[in-house]
Amino acid sequence: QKSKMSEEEQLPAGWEKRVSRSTGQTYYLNLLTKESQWSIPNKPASEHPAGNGPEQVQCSHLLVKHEKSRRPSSWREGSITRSKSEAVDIIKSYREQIVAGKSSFAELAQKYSDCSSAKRGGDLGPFTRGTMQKPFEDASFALKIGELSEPIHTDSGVHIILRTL
Ligand SMILES: O=C(O)CN(Cc1ccccc1)C(=O)c1nc(-c2ccccc2)[nH]c1C(=O)O
Repeated sequence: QKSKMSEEEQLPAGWEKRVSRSTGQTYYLNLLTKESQWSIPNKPASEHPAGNGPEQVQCSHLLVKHEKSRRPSSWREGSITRSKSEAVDIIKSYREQIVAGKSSFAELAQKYSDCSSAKRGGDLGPFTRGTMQKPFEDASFALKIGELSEPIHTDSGVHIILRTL
């Protein structure tokens, strides 16, 4: 029987231990997915097969396009002329605002992402390997749930990626 502390320390990302106000019973709440359960969540073996990582992830992203983007146009701007370095500065400022808790990821993605997913707060839904551009895929599968990437470059432009599941 592991000590309570060690079990608590090993909660998977996003999970918190709570006490039910009505029954005083301990339960577990995942702040990201809003799931709750009585039993202590442990890492499902399938999530971490020996070193292969998850089969599928769910991510949101914020895309800032630039003059060298494969399609330098978006719902926001008919013709995107900013330079790649300007795009990096812009996306870094968004990342800082999110990390500082000044804005939510979804709020900034909805307002500023040059991807059509902006309408869904940047949510791309679940995806497997082999469906996204390689740099985007590699960055997404390297993130832990709840983690926000550094700026990632693809042919589409510069992205920050939030892994949500
Ligand atoms: O790269 C291109 O030639 C054009 N694209 C690809 C595209 C265009 C429309 C919808 C989805 C993907 C984009 O520039 C693009 N890439 C993305 C993208 C890239 C990585 C992950 C998710 C979306 N979104 C967009 C978009 O306009 O909305």
